[in-house]
Amino acid sequence: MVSIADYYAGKNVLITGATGFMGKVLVEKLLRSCPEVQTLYLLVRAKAGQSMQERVSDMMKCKLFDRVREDNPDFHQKIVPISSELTQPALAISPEDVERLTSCVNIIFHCAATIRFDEPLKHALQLNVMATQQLLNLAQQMHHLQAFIHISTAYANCNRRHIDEIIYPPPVEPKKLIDSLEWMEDSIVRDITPRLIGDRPNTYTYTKALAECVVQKESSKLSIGIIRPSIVGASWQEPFPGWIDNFNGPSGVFIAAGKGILRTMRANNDAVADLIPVDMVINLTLAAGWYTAVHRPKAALVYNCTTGGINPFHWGEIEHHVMSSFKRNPLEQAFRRPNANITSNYLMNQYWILVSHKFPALIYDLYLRLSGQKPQMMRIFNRLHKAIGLLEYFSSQDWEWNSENMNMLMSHLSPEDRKTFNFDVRQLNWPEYIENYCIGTKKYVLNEDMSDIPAARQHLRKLRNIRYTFNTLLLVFIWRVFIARSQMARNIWYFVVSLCFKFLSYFRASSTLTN
Ligand SMILES: CCCCCCCC/C=C\CCCCCCCC(=O)SCCNC(=O)CCNC(=O)[C@H](O)C(C)(C)COP(=O)(O)OP(=O)(O)OC[C@H]1O[C@@H](n2cnc3c(N)ncnc32)[C@H](O)[C@@H]1OP(=O)(O)O
Ligand SMILES: NC(=O)C1=CN([C@@H]2O[C@H](COP(=O)(O)OP(=O)(O)OC[C@H]3O[C@@H](n4cnc5c(N)ncnc54)[C@H](OP(=O)(O)O)[C@@H]3O)[C@@H](O)[C@H]2O)C=CC1
Repeated sequence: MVSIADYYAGKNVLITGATGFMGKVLVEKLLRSCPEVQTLYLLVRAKAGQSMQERVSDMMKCKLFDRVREDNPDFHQKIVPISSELTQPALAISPEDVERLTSCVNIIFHCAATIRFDEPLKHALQLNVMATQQLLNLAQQMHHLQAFIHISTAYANCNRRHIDEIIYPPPVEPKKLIDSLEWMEDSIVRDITPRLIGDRPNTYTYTKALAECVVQKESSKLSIGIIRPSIVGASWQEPFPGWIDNFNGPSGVFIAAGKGILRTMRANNDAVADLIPVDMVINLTLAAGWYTAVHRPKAALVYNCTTGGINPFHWGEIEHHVMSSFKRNPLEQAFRRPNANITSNYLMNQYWILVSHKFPALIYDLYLRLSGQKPQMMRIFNRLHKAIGLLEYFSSQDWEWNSENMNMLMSHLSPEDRKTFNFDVRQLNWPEYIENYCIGTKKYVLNEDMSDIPAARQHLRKLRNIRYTFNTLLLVFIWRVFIARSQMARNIWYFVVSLCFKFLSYFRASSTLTN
C-alpha cells in the first residue's frame, strides 16, 4: 500500500488555522516529511495591521521552520496564502480563489477555531460552527477532494464521563440555534448562554460539539475524519523537543508557577492529566488524512487522540515535575521562588489565594507605589485568577476516552510510517517530556536565553534570603507585640530563655569535664 509521504506527493492541501499553534506544526511536518507535496493553500486573514502575506512570511521565518529551511531553502514556494475571513459570508474568499481551490484541492485540514473559553456564544457559533458549514459547502464544490479532516476536541462531550469514538446527538439542532440567535441582541444571548450550554463548562466545548454534528451531516457526500485531541502541549520530539508558542491551557499555568506568581490552584492530584504533545496530534492527523483518502471509510471516523487510557499521568505528578524542572532551570526575574501546590479543597485554595497571592501582591504594589511606580501585581493576579478559574473544570476531574480508532490507524501504518508519523503515546516518558515542556516555555514563549540560567538561579537565592529575613523579622515583631501585651507570654518567654541558658551551662560544664 502507498506510504503516507507517497500519498501526499503531488497533492494540493487546503489548511485553515495555519497561523495557529497546531496549524503551524501541521504545515511544518507536511513540508518536512512529505517533501513532494505539491502546494499548501492556507486560508489566512489580515490581522493587527499586517497583511496576510506578511503574516505568512513571518510565520515561515519562525524557528519552528529551521529544519525545513535546511532541507529546502525554497520551501516557501509551496505555500500559497489565500485571503479569507472565516466569519464572513462564503468565508470572504474571492471568486478567482474559489475557482482555483475547487479545481485543484485534494485534501482539507480544518484547524481554525476560537479556543477561548469565554468567547461570546454568537461569535463562537459563527467561527466554530457556521464557518465549518461554509467550508463543507466549499468542499462539496471541489472536483478532486479525497478527504476532509476536521479538528475537534476530546472535551466536546465533556458532559459525559466515558467518551466513545462516535458523534453524540447535539444538545440542540445547530441550524435552529443559529436561526434563533440571529435576531437576538448580544445582551439577551449573554443572558441565556448558561441555560443553552447546560452541563458544559463553556461556549467553546458547546460549539465544538455542534460543529461535529454539522460535519457528520455531510459524511454521505464527503470522506471525513474527525480528530479529537485532549490538552495539546509542547512538542515531544519534532521538529525539536519542547516547542510551544502560546499561553493556552497548561502552558500559562506552568509559566505563572515558574515565575513564582501562581502558588495555589484547584486541581485533583489523582485525576489524569490528559496532555498530548502537539507533534503526536499532527502525526495522527496526517495519518488520518492518508487513511481517509486511501480507504474512504463509509462513515466519518472519529479519532479520540488522548493519552490517559494508555499512558496515564496525574496532575499531582505534573505539579511535582513542573516545580522541580523550574528549580533546575529557573525563569528570569521570578516574582517569588517557584512553589505551587494544587489542592481539590475549595476552602484551602481560598486561604492560600489570600495568603500567597493577594497578600504578597498588596505588599509589592505598596512598594511600587512608595517608589513612585505604577502598582500592577493585583491586576496580574486578577487576570490569573480569571484564567485558572476557567481551567479548573478540566483539572478537577477525569474522563475515559475510548481510543480504538487510534490503535486501528496505527496498525495500518507501515513500520517506516510508524516511525515518521509516530503517535504511539506509550513511548512518552512523562518526566522527560515535562522537563522539555518547561524549558520550551522559557525559550520559545518567553524568549529567554538558556545562558542566563546562572543569573536566574542567583536571583532565586536572593529571593530565598529575602524570605528568610522577612519571616524572621515578622516573627520577632509578632513576638515583641505579644510580649508587650500578655503576662503569660512574658512568663513563657522567660521560661524558654532560662531553659536554654541552663542547657547551655550544662553542655559547657560537661564538655570541660570530658576535656
Ligand atoms: C504547577 C502546575 C500545576 C498543574 C495544574 C495545571 C492546570 C492546567 C489545567 C488545565 C488545562 C486544561 C485545559 C483544557 C483544554 C481543553 C482543550 C482544548 O480543546 S482548547 C485549548 C484550550 N483553550 C485555552 O486554553 C484558552 C484559554 N484562554 C482563554 O479563554 C482566554 O485567553 C482567557 C479567558 C484565559 C484570558 O482572556 P483575556 O481576554 O482576559 O486576555 P487575553 O488577551 O486572552 O490574555 C491576557 C494575557 O494573559 C495571558 N494568558 C492567556 N491565557 C493564559 C493562561 N491560561 N495562563 C496565564 N496567562 C494567560 C495572555 O498571553 C495575555 O498576556 P499579554 O497581555 O499578551 O502579556
Ligand atoms: N490547543 C489545544 O489544546 C487544543 C486545540 N484543539 C483544536 O485544535 C484546533 C487548533 O487549535 P490551536 O492551534 O490551539 O488554536 P489557535 O488559537 O492557536 O489557532 C486558531 C487558528 O484559527 C484561526 N482563526 C481564528 N479566527 C479566524 C477567522 N475569523 N478567520 C480566519 N482564521 C481564523 C487563527 O488565525 P489568526 O492567526 O488569524 O487568529 C489561527 O490560525 C482548534 O480547532 C481547536 O479547537 C483541540 C484540542 C486541544
